[in-house]
Amino acid sequence: MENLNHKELNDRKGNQLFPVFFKLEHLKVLVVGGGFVGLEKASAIYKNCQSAQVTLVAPEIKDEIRAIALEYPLLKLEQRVYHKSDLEGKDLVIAATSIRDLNKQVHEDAKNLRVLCNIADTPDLCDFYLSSVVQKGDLKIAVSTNGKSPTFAKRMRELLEEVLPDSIDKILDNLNQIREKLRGDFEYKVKKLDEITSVLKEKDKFDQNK
Ligand SMILES: C[C@@]1(CC(=O)O)c2cc3[nH]c(cc4nc(cc5[nH]c(cc(n2)[C@H]1CCC(=O)O)[C@@](C)(CC(=O)O)[C@@H]5CCC(=O)O)C(CC(=O)O)=C4CCC(=O)O)c(CCC(=O)O)c3CC(=O)O
Ligand SMILES: NC(=O)C1=CN([C@@H]2O[C@H](COP(=O)(O)OP(=O)(O)OC[C@H]3O[C@@H](n4cnc5c(N)ncnc54)[C@H](O)[C@@H]3O)[C@@H](O)[C@H]2O)C=CC1
Repeated sequence: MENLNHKELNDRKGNQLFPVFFKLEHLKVLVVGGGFVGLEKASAIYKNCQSAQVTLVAPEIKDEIRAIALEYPLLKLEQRVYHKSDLEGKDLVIAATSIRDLNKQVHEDAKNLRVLCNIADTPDLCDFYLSSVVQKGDLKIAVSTNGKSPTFAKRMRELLEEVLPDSIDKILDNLNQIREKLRGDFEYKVKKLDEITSVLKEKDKFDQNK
């Protein structure tokens, strides 16, 4: 099989990203860079998971990042330059410095140690992208544009946040209770839950407030 890069793959086969939801409390994350983008990524992490274990390394660290670390002590700040040993024992790394060659170096070090990496200024070097996250109670929807337009992802998040009713979380609670109580084999449970939720196919009835 030919070794295609991500762009060639997308051009030939369409969007090839595989979405997953990480449990960051199980993983160790390194962020390199403490400027605007370091702040954006650290905020995104702590908005989603307050027990994420993150080390952020940078000679200059924005005050807003220090404020997050005060609120979430699992965010460890190291005010100094990056060294490849920072990657030891890490599962994920986000390189968000303003120095392209340094970000590239982080990518190379991460590949050697098999740490999954996000290189903020170079989509081609990313093993994963961050997404725009829509949240309504326990419902989480991650939006990506395949790197084409992060601004579109942000607008889509805002739109979905507005149109999805808050009552969705109640629906999830009710379905969870039913799911816990259902007795029978897997096939029976799938059939029952498909029946109960078939109303969700009619989008007008979706909003209980209507
Ligand atoms: C590939 C990716 C890699 C990654 O970072 O994971 C990436 C890459 C780049 N972003 C750039 C720019 C901007 N990024 C944002 C915002 C967000 N960027 C996010 C994700 C991603 N950005 C991944 C793809 C996601 C997808 O598939 O759609 C979001 C969704 C999630 C998050 O960061 O937490 C978050 C919105 C969160 C929200 O509000 O919901 C804004 C808008 C703003 O800040 O208001 C701008 C300026 C306007 C613009 O360019 O659109 C640049 C150029 C830098 C330069 O020009 O120097 C690159 C590099 C390049 O493209 O070469
Ligand atoms: N993926 C995304 O969502 C976006 C990516 N970008 C890209 O991200 C990059 C960073 O942008 P900003 O955060 O605005 O820059 P910035 O100038 O605000 O911050 C740069 C940070 O890198 C740190 N740094 C410098 N040398 C370092 C070293 N040796 N070790 C560790 N840290 C070091 C600095 O101390 C500072 O904290 C830019 O190259 C830009 O192209 C920009 C916008 C969005």
